[in-house]
Amino acid sequence: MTGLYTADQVRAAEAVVLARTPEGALMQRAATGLATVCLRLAGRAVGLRVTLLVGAGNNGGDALWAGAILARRGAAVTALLLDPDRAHPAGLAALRRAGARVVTAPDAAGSDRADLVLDGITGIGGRGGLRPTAAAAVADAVAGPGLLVAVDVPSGVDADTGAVPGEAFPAQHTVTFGAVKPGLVVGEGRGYAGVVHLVDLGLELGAPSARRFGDPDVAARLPDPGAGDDKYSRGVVGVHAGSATYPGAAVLCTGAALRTRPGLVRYAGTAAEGVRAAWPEAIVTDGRPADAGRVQAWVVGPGAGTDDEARSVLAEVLATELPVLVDADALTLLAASPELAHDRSAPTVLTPHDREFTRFGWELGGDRVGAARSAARDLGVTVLLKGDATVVAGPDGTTFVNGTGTPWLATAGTGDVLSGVVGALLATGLDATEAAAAGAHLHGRAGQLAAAGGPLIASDLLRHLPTAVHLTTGRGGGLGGSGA
Ligand SMILES: NC(=O)C1=CN([C@@H]2O[C@H](COP(=O)(O)OP(=O)(O)OC[C@H]3O[C@@H](n4cnc5c(N)ncnc54)[C@H](OP(=O)(O)O)[C@@H]3O)[C@@H](O)[C@H]2O)[C@@H](O)CC1
Ligand SMILES: [K+]
Repeated sequence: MTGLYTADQVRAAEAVVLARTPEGALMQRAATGLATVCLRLAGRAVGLRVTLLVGAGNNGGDALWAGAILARRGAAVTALLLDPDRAHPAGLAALRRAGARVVTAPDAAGSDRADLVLDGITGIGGRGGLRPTAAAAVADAVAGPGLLVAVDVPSGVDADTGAVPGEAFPAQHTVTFGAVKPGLVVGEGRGYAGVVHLVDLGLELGAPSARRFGDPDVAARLPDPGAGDDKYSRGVVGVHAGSATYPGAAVLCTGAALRTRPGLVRYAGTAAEGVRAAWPEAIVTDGRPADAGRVQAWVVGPGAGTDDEARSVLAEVLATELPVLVDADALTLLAASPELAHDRSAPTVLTPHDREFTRFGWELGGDRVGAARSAARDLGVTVLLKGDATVVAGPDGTTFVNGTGTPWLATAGTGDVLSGVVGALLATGLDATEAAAAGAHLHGRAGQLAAAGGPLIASDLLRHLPTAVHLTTGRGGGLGGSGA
């Protein structure tokens, strides 16, 4: 599990260490870690051409100290001071002692021939987009040949939210200190951070602001069946999806639920014929949910339409005392009648994409974590906000940011698969917010596996789900993560 910590949380933890360590020691730890990652990425020090973009704060200090280490190892380092009178004094002195060049004119920065560019413009103290001089220096770096490495946070990215309000440094790697900040892994910021490397500063951090599951965390929530298990103890999930004319969503959703290995999947709806043909393992009725038999959780909505019948089915399942996942067409219906989700005794999980989310009247700006959290609180539900990094927020504020997936998942039918996966996990009795986060993780892993063979279609995810489950539970070998 990776904890995600806001700038304030990191500052508070840093203050404790700063008070009991010699002056500059914490920055030395950060800079040493930064230089170590740079050397690993570059593969050599001697003759390495390094440009430092140095701002006025401690982020610039980190870059200067790391530049000094690289220069002492034989790198040709040039530091561009963007605010020369305010550059970190001790870091600047160390850099000069190591024999590096220090310049103040942007065209002398050497970005056009650098092997490595370090962005030390702003870290957790940055506000808003890059100012014009910094933005011009970044544009030169982007146009040049060097590997782009951000110090702590890509400048111009909001460390807490991932919002990018203006120009920002598009890093290929980010070396972050003490803790991973949410802005590196969610929203637009995720696209600017590249691969995230965490340098441990020995901070004592409390409860994180948000969490990211790793494979072992999901494994712990997916126990293998034991000798005493039967299909009911392993969870029975009900699916209401699709239609006679469009059975696809029903087939995908039911298949995904089956592949997430609950005890049983029951289907109720007008796509019964298609589901029966595709999945003989499912128990199928063309009636209403009440005709389906006993289940432990419902998935309702994918491809099910928005007519009066669909609305009445939604009201029926929300009136039960079972966990319910509301997706797609059912989200459109619920947005028009949110009172249907009020006062439920069992958990409700909504899985909107951006347009479905805003249909509820919830605002969606650059802060996707904040938006999902306030929506979850507003309606007393778990919200799984789909995206490049899916965010899951529970009604109590518990928040997860997903770390698996591939852009290839942005294709028709993948949402129906996600609903089936999460529904199956809900039926096992897992906490609803954890079920949503674990489902997003598995769905993303299946997507990564499917995309390894080229562009994917939603059905490919069904084939790869068992492997994703096995990878996650450690029974199928490892799958490389990306960075932290
Ligand atoms: N505490 C420690 O010992 C340790 C701290 N550590 C490091 O310190 C970093 C935090 O340092 P920090 O607090 O000094 O803030 P920082 O991120 O450098 O930015 C503030 C400066 O940027 C400027 N500025 C703001 N917005 C801007 C913009 N859009 N475009 C351009 N400039 C902008 C702002 O200018 P001003 O608004 O004052 O004019 C101010 O001068 C942290 O991320 C980590 O790297 C590690 O070494 C571990 C030990
Ligand atoms: K930076």
